[in-house]
Amino acid sequence: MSTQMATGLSKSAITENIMVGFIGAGRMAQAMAKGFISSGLVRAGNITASDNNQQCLQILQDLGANTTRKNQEVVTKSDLVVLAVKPHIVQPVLREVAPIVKSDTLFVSIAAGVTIESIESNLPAGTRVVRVMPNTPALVSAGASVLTKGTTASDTDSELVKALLSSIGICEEGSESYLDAVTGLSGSGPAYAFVAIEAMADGGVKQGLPRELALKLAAQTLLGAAKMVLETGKHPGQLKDEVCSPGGTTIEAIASLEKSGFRGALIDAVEVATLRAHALGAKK
Ligand SMILES: NC(=O)C1=CN([C@@H]2O[C@H](COP(=O)(O)OP(=O)(O)OC[C@H]3O[C@@H](n4cnc5c(N)ncnc54)[C@H](O)[C@@H]3O)[C@@H](O)[C@H]2O)C=CC1
Ligand SMILES: O=C(O)[C@@H]1CCC=N1
Repeated sequence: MSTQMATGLSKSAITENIMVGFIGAGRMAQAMAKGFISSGLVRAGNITASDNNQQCLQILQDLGANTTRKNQEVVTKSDLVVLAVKPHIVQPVLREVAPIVKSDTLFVSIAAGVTIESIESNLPAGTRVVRVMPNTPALVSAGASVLTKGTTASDTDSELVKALLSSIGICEEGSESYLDAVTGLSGSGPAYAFVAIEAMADGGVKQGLPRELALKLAAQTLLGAAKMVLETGKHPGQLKDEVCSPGGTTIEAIASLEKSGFRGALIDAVEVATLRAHALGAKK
């Protein structure tokens, strides 16, 4: 994203004084708050988070944020409220805070599967909503998010949310119909990559490498391969071909992966996670 926003204001000018709230102070809220603060986009003192778990609140306090056990207090204090509770808690939380929602508060939901319609229908008519699917690499500023505007959210709202999410990785805007698949791909995807890293390291250990070295090599290999895809613009198939010497080691490994159904396993993983996101959204 360029340093100038579509509105003509710099990102920091848009976010400088914004009061950001988190309802739910778990893993994703912690990752997002840390990124917003460390990027300088949001002052720690301008963040308020609520949770019923003191350990989670302590982590936010350690970042310099304000904390409370009262969800309504977050809404009262914030211009932008991130709904960062589990999907089945979203509706009860919205019903709890709806009576005190001001007309100018923007709600941002990161809950898997929960539709814009179900969020808007539990808030006062006209409340602006943006739905986002982020992921945990936000914690190391390497997140991937997709956002969708609700029915009354403006371009300025989506630019604001995009600016915040761009401080913790990449952020794209897309149709709400994409979001369950985004959940199955990039929302859940870090877990698939962690399994791959762990398994590759196990392979190295099986062949006699020390565990620490094997893990470092496996993680750096996935990082490097991902960077090559993003930075060269080459098709991953071409990059794969460039590693496979005729009659060499890699093509042996690729043939083995194909026999094991590696591609199909990943395609199926994205599919079942997408279906699960859809099912979570259907549960009210
Ligand atoms: N963990 C991940 O990789 C991702 C999670 N998400 C979504 O983010 C949301 C949060 O997920 P996580 O941070 O992983 O969960 P988490 O379990 O770490 O955090 C949720 C927090 O909500 C708190 N909570 C429960 N009931 C509450 C209530 N009534 N009021 C206030 N706080 C309450 C819990 O104590 C917990 O700390 C979910 O909806 C999930 O679908 C989205 C993308 C990635
Ligand atoms: O597993 C889950 O339901 C959440 C949503 C995406 C990643 N974690």
